Amino acid sequence: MYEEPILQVRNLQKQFGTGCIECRQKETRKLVKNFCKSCGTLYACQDISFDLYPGEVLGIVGESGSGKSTMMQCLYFDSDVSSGEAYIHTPDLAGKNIFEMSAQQKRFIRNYVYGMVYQNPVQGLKMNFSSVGNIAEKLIAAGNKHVGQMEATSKKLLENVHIPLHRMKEEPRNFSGGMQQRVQIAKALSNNPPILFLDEVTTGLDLSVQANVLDLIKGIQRDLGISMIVVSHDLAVIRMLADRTIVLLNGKIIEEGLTDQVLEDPQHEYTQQLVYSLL
Ligand SMILES: Nc1ncnc2c1ncn2[C@@H]1O[C@H](COP(=O)(O)OP(=O)(O)OP(=O)(O)O)[C@@H](O)[C@H]1O
Repeated sequence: MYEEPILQVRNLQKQFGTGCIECRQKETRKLVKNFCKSCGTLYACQDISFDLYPGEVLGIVGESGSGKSTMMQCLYFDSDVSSGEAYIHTPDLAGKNIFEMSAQQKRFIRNYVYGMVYQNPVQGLKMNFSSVGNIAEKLIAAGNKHVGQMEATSKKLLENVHIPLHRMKEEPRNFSGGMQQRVQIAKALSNNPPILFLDEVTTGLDLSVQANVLDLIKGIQRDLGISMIVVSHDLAVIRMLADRTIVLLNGKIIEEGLTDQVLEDPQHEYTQQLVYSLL
């Protein structure tokens, strides 16, 4: 169905703490969930490996604390990995482990390859800039210089996410949660990223607003064919958006497969609990 993966992640590990003799060797480490009682080190992500294909939506689901956001933060370079590799298969970047790249190369990836929508719009937006200014900031980072063109692009993006243009000069701090998320989505799309990360983007929104934001994301995916990684604790979000799904528990992948398959016929006991608790 798909060609080569656009993103390959191999053995991503993120630990908080230095580890000790009891837990440094992964083959023999004894943890309570993902926590070493001897030294207090927490293994938030353990040996996470997956491929993301062009145009695919990959869902990452798991309970609070399972390591979803940490994994996303590592891939987006908000946080350093403890170990592991990831490869982006574009002509400029192929063959190089992105975690070992220089700060300048990582900036290039953030500006040209990645888009990010955070759960909390405060992380993704400058609340003291106008909405149009927020988008211009990203366009400038991606090398745009022409003010007229940037304004036209920003307007189009805001229109696409249904922000009334008479409000485009307003600071997002005045907007509702759903509107803030829509401005974040417009900003994240402004550099035409081949890869978009969405971290719990509907959590905390009213149900009707959630439905609007999910429809918007679904439409964007259908129209633009961007590869997406969607992190959520909510199976309804995953069911609606994701082609394939990975289930995380205590920082480890415990199940993965086509979303329908994972949700209709869960194999792992934890996934079964997750799915059946909704019925
Ligand atoms: N900076 C940090 N220092 C220490 N521990 C951390 C840090 N950031 C995250 N953790 C721990 O790592 C684990 C994974 O957290 P993470 O936020 O990735 O989980 P999550 O699945 O995204 O959950 P949630 O949806 O509640 O954010 C948690 O136990 C969390 O307490």
